[in-house]
Amino acid sequence: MAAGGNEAVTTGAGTEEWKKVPGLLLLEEFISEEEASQLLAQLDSLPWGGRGVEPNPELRRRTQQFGYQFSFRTRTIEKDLGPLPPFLDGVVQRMQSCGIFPEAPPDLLLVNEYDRGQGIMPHVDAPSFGPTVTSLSLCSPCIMTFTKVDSGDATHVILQPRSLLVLRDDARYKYKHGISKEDVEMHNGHTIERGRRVSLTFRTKT
Ligand SMILES: O=C(O)CCC(=O)C(=O)O
Ligand SMILES: [Fe+2]
Repeated sequence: MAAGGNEAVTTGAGTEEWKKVPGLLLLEEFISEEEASQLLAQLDSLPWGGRGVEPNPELRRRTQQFGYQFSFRTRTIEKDLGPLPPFLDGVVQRMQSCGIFPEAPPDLLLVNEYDRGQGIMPHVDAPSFGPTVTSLSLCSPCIMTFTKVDSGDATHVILQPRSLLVLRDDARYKYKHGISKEDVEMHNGHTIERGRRVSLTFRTKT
């Protein structure tokens, strides 16, 4: 499977940490291995931006954007890119049928690619996005750290490939989330060997 031999970390202590963050939900195995490989193949057949390539040449990681174009420089939505492409219908419909986007279906997708040694700085998602944010993980597992903005309390959550993370309420607005640049991470006795990770972050435009 795409995880690269890290299946062992799906069980045991430390996999329920997400329950400590109000408004956070982690749905393991949200998509099948076949759906994950199809999604990845589809994304890899499309052009990536970032690392000197428009629309986000300043980014060190590669990205793809669908629905609307978000500027990482101004942290605003800049351009309408049209509806989400049909290859995302299955995932969007499953999220809808699970009641994950009660307001409106997601109309924005940001695909992030993290190579080994790449992460994302702790941040709260921009206010130009709606109250629900989801992130579907592919390939390598990683640890996402949630840090409460007012107290600095940190919670470490293992994101396995094929899991769907849902941020709402406090998790969306009162916690920063970030991913370290470590090649190998230790968490509650688990060793997480980081490799290429691709994530699909679905959001709505406010
Ligand atoms: O890679 C992820 O799962 C999250 C990405 C993220 O936080 C963002 O793009 O705002
Ligand atoms: Fe984010």
